[in-house]
Amino acid sequence: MPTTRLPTHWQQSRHLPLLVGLCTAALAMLLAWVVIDISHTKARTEIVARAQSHLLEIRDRLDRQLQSTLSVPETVAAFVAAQGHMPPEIFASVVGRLLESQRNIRNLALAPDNVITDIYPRLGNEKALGLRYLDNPQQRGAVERAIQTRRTVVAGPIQLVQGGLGIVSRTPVFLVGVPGAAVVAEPRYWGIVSLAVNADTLFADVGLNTEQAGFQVAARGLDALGAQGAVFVGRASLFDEKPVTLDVPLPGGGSWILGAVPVGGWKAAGSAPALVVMLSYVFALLLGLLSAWLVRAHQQVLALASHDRLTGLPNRRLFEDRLSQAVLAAHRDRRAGALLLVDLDGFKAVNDSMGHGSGDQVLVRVGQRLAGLARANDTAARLGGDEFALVLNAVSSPQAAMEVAQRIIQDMVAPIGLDNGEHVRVGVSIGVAVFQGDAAEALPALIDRADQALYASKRAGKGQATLAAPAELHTYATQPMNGPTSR
Ligand SMILES: Nc1nc2c(ncn2[C@@H]2O[C@H](COP(=O)(O)OP(=O)(O)OP(=O)(O)O)[C@@H](O)[C@H]2O)c(=O)[nH]1
Repeated sequence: MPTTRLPTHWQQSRHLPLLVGLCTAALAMLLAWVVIDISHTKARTEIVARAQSHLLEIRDRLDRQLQSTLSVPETVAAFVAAQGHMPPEIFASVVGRLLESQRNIRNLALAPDNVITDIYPRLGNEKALGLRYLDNPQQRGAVERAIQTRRTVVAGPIQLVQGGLGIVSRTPVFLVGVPGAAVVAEPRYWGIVSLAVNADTLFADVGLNTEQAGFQVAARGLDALGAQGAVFVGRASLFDEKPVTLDVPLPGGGSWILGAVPVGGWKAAGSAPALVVMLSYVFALLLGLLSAWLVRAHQQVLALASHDRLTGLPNRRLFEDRLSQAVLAAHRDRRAGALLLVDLDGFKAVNDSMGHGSGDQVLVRVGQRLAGLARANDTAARLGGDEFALVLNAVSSPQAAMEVAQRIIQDMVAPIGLDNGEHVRVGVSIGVAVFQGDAAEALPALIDRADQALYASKRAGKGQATLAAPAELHTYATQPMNGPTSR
């Protein structure tokens, strides 16, 4: 009996290598896709974090710039609030001194009762003199908000009357009463101290209008309207490209929104190079091909272990396995099967006279004829040398098995054509042993019975079949047996 398990039908299936190859390639592709996706997500998270810190840096610089700039109108407003007015010569000298270290401030104006009466520097800003804020629809809102909240309000950037883009602040001045007076009166609104900052230089100073650190930046929220306000720095379309955003709260309420996207867009950012993606998928395909090839090679090794190399028929190992299965099936279904041992007559002479190669051709041809006589459930095998076997899975009677043996003998006598154009005739002797479903006979005993019958055929003059004596404790049925037979 075989010591190792024989390959199952499924293990020998021709579709198995294809299936294994496809599954391996699909799994490898899935794995490659997951790895690429994880690394892409990780890279994207890192880029988002870098964009956030880039925007935080800009906001910090912007905050510091605005605070330092807004300290100038606050100082002037405090002076006016305390003194009740600011004479032109004092205005010019104080503001001149304050603006020395403020390169981004374009001008500072005094607007008692919301009308500009004085501005520093005068040169280049004359056009602003006499401007009535409440009559100017662009500037009215911020002024009213400043009066209402009594706090500095930042607005813009706006197109300044005197030309250029400016961020403006409106600081309301309320007179707190006459210094030294015994009764503190209700603060009285005096007017506005107005500041215009050069937006372009301020944005350049804080790095808002340039591509930096691999990011494009834009800002929206004209007039401190946050997400509702128009874009005033950078590309307006940047806010449609899922930017990383940051709120910039402004003095007096409202905010600007900063947005950043990677230069080249999100799609390119953090994506694995196309070559890496392509190579991963090619590698997955190669892995699939390799696994298919390995399974096929394994199948071939298994086939070699169970099949005869010369004829391709099952070898003795597989024959014994099939025979034991046939015996079990007969036992289970309570029917009969038969073992036919077939041995060539005078084969040695073929070898001797025509050569070993011709002998091989004869063996191949005999194997083909025997396999041609076997039904789907039967097994034709080469046991070694010039000995073959046929396992009949189901026979209706011993006579039916003998009829099959006679047919083999008739088939085999037909001349066999060789490659060299010659023809040769060989005969066969056969030993037939029938196994019954209700017999308890071990496999070696069954084979031995068939062998004895074969030997009897040889002794009786060859070219014939002999039916073996029935197995011990066995009586052949006189009636055709039950079960699925067709012979
Ligand atoms: N060409 C070839 N010959 C083989 C092979 N295996 C065994 N043989 C030969 O087959 C012959 C079998 O011997 P026998 O069965 O005694 O020869 P035989 O002439 O058929 O004798 P009988 O069975 O009594 O008729 C031997 O000569 C072996 O050398 C093989 O694979 N190829």
